[in-house]
Amino acid sequence: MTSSPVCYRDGFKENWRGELIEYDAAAAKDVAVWREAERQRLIAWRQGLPNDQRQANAEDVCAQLYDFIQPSNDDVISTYWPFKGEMDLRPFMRSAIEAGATIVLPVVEKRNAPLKFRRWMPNAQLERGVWGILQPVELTTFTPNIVVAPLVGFDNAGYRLGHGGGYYDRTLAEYAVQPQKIGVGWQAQRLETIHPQPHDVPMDAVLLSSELKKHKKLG
Ligand SMILES: Nc1nc2c(c(=O)[nH]1)N(C=O)[C@@H](CNc1ccc(C(=O)N[C@@H](CCC(=O)O)C(=O)O)cc1)CN2
Ligand SMILES: Nc1ncnc2c1ncn2[C@@H]1O[C@H](COP(=O)(O)OP(=O)(O)OP(=O)(O)O)[C@@H](O)[C@H]1O
Repeated sequence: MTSSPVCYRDGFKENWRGELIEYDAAAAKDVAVWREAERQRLIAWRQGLPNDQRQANAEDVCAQLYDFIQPSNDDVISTYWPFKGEMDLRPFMRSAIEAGATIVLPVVEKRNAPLKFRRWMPNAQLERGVWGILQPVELTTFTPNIVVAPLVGFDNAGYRLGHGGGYYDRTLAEYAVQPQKIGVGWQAQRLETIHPQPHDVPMDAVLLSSELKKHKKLG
């Protein structure tokens, strides 16, 4: 495996910043089991939302993203192509491009390796990658200065629960200069703690839609 944190001796491990911290391997195994159950629960909840509500919530978060980032020519912003009930950020992606920003999407070119980022434009040719997620065909890669990551869950310290591949953590751990990291999702995905592990890279901000915010049609 690449870029695996070094284990010096029992009870200690390097975190994503390269600092040596206390680590309990048995507790970490329990956390992994608990995370898997929480992922299933939270993804099922997200996928159970009515489509028009999910879309209204996504538009709300797109507007929050635009205000928060205020995209410009200098920005390379990683978003994502929606998968398993994630919010569709295309309204934000289009308006950010109109403001001069470059939009890129994460691509798994190699399993258990850092993500690569390829440019997206409204007319970009797309292909299906691993897990059937659409990705740009054009191979040129970019380094984002802003990463917008979809949340499966999150906690008050900004730690993120994702789909369980560890891809964002593995990618962010490689950057000497950290991009701005923004998680997006729903209030209902909040957890007391995700029991952060040495490899977990926290978000700088989390932008949320309240699941109570209904589409006009729903009243
Ligand atoms: N929209 C979107 N694109 C993304 C991500 C994402 O979270 N959302 N990723 C962010 O990481 C990467 C893909 N990561 C993924 C990680 C795990 C699974 C997944 O379904 N895993 C199976 C395990 C099976 C297997 O390993 O083949 C599962 O949990 O059932 C999917 C995507 C890159 N692109
Ligand atoms: N920097 C890293 N190097 C090696 N393995 C890593 C790294 N970061 C995470 N992993 C591994 O990836 C696995 C999944 O991690 P985690 O539960 O945090 O995934 P996630 O953040 O939910 O997934 P994703 O980022 O793909 O949405 C763990 O077994 C973890 O050890």
